[in-house]
Amino acid sequence: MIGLVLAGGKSTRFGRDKALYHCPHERVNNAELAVNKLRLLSDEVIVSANAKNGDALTTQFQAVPTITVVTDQAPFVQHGPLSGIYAACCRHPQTTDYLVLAVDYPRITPNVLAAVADHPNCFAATPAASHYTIAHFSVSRNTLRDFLLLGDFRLGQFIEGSRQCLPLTFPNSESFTNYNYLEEINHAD
Ligand SMILES: Nc1nc2c(ncn2[C@@H]2O[C@H](COP(=O)(O)OP(=O)(O)OP(=O)(O)O)[C@@H](O)[C@H]2O)c(=O)[nH]1
Repeated sequence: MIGLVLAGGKSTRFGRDKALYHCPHERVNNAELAVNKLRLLSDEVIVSANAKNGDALTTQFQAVPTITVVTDQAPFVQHGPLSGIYAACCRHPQTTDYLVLAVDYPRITPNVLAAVADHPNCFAATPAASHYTIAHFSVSRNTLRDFLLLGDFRLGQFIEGSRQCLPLTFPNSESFTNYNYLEEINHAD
């Protein structure tokens, strides 16, 4: 199982790069928070970055041989989280098992991730929402490419439909706070 950090995207609502952002009271940025949690569960971690933050993230993790930074691959650049998963698939074209975590869940707990890691073909959910960017499934590059070529870039559609992932439901908690706006972090701290 490879840990996969979704760290690209546009961060339009956040107003600055979410992966490089350093939450108050944390010692490292959001990308490293996610990497550190996945490293507890996986020997290899891929950070799926965008063209803008790729160099900074490569520099940040270059001393650790088990962490690789990739950027979105044509023709699926910046089409959403599935672009980030496709970039990882380009590095490992054969069917590969991924434990996926987005950088905008800086409060996710290692316990939640461990439970997701223990359940192949699942995504995290709470009574309030589905959290598709916290998920565990296998995919090959060609399978994902064929899905994306149909023009559907919805992660939920991909993992619930073609991957047949089921929700792994947790109680509502701060762990699942999805920070899309800078104000959400500042209000929480
Ligand atoms: N590599 C990669 N990651 C992405 C892409 N789009 C989103 N992500 C990541 O997927 C997670 C969920 O992203 P969203 O919040 O839906 O989108 P966003 O583009 O980051 O933010 P907005 O521009 O505000 O919608 C975040 O961790 C993003 O870093 C993409 O096109 N490529």
